[in-house]
Amino acid sequence: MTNLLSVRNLDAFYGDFQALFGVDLDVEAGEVVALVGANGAGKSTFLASVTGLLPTRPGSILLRGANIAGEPAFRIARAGVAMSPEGRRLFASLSVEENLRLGATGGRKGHWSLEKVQALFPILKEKRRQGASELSGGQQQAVAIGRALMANPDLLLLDEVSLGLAPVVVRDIYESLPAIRAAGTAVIVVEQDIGRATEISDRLYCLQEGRVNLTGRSRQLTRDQIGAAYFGRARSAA
Ligand SMILES: Nc1ncnc2c1ncn2[C@@H]1O[C@H](COP(=O)(O)OP(=O)(O)OP(=O)(O)O)[C@@H](O)[C@H]1O
Repeated sequence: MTNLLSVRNLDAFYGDFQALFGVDLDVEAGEVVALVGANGAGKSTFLASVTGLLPTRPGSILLRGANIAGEPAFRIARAGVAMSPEGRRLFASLSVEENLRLGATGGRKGHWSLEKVQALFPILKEKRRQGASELSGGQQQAVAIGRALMANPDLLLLDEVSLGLAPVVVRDIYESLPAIRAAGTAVIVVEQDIGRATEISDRLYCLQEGRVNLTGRSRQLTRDQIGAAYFGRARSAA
């Protein structure tokens, strides 16, 4: 079976500086994959490569077997990849509902509609007419995820959902994941919190200085294994 996403031997550069070295990563349809690693390990660079914000070598990123590496970001979005970016990046002067509707401008058909997103995060219906900037951090995060879902992606990328949020709020946000994957949307979650990352994901990849140094089924990896990989004392996983 063809994977939804196959990343093969991905290198990424900022000018002369190489940030990713030969990264291999797979995501199957409906799967939740966690990407962890210390600050500067290359997680955001990986997401920028997949979404087309950073140029990459053709053939290094395949979506349903078709090359998307080197394609412009809007084409990759139309092919079915959407991101909830670090820092949420909402349109502060627009209402919650307007922010959500903007996510649907690519015109992809699928499970997600305004009603379905509001059912997933009921607060977004309650606050639909409020300005996005008036919402709490957790509510803004829900808008950012909802906006990405409105694009009806096959693959949703979540960058640092927990940034600046209380643990209980983060838990509420991640409680949406089973419904998202049940709708057939696969998710890559970039997460600093190792415990949470293993709890919410099927499989996990750890990056260190631009290289994958640990991968495996989340439930089979021990905290020690992940901790060692995270801090650069990698041991091989089963
Ligand atoms: N625009 C840029 N120009 C030059 N170097 C960059 C740029 N963005 C990131 N880097 C470098 O690339 C490497 C990977 O950074 P990246 O932001 O992908 O890491 P990260 O794992 O997402 O870290 P964080 O958790 O801090 O967001 C780092 O060494 C970083 O300094």
